[in-house]
Amino acid sequence: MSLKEDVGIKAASYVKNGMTVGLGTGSTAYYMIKEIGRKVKEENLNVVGVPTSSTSKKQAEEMGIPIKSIDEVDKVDVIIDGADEISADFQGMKGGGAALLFEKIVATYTDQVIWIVDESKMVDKLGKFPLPVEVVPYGQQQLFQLFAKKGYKPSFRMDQKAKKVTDSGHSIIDLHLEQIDHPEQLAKELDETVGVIDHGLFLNMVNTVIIGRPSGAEIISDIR
Ligand SMILES: O=C[C@H](O)[C@H](O)[C@H](O)COP(=O)(O)O
Repeated sequence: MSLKEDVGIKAASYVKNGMTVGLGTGSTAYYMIKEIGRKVKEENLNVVGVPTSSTSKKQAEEMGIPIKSIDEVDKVDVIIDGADEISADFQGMKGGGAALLFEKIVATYTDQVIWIVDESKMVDKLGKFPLPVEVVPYGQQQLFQLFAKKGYKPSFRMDQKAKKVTDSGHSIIDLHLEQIDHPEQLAKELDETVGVIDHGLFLNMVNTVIIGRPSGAEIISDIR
C-alpha cells in the first residue's frame, strides 16, 4: 500500500454517520473518497459529500456517495484534503491540482480541517512548490507582468497547449518563489491585488495533519 493510500484510508475513519464531509481533490484525496465510497456501499455509512472540484464530484458520484454543493448544506463537519506543502508551523500550500478556490471555500465553512500527505510534503518553509494564484482572465497578462517585475518568476499553468481553465473559469499563474519567509504578508498582498481571485496559501486553517511515513502514519491533532 502506498503512503497516500494509507493516509487516505486512515482519514476516512474520521467520517461518522450523519456527517457532511468536504471531499478534497488530488491523488491523495482520491484514496479517501474511494474508502468513503467503500464504507457507504459495504457498511451503510450515511454521509453527504461536498466535492471541491469537478474531478472529486465525478469520483464521488461513481463511488455512490450522495453529494451536495456547498450552498445546499448548513455547514460541513469535516473536510479531508491533500496539500502540496506543509511547513513546520502547519501552514499549507495547495492548488497543484488547480482546485484551490473551491477547496478554500469549503474549508472556510468546515468545523474540522484534516490534511493528508505523504512525508515528502512536510517542509521547513513553504515555497519550493510553485505558489498557485487564481486570476480573472481579463487583464491576466498585466498581472503576469506585475508579478514578473516583483521578481516572483510567474508562469501560466498550461493544459496541453492552452492556458489551464479552473472549474470556475479562471486562469492560474504559478509563482516560483523558492522560499516564502513571510506567508501572511504575501497572502495579504495577493488578497489585495486586483484580478487575483485566490491563492494557494492556506494559513491558520488546519486542525489535524496525517502524515504518511514508511514506519506508519503520524497523526498530529489539535493544531488549532
Ligand atoms: O488543487 C489541488 C489540491 O490542492 C491538492 O490537494 C494538492 O495539490 C495535493 O494533491 P496531491 O495529493 O495529488 O499531491
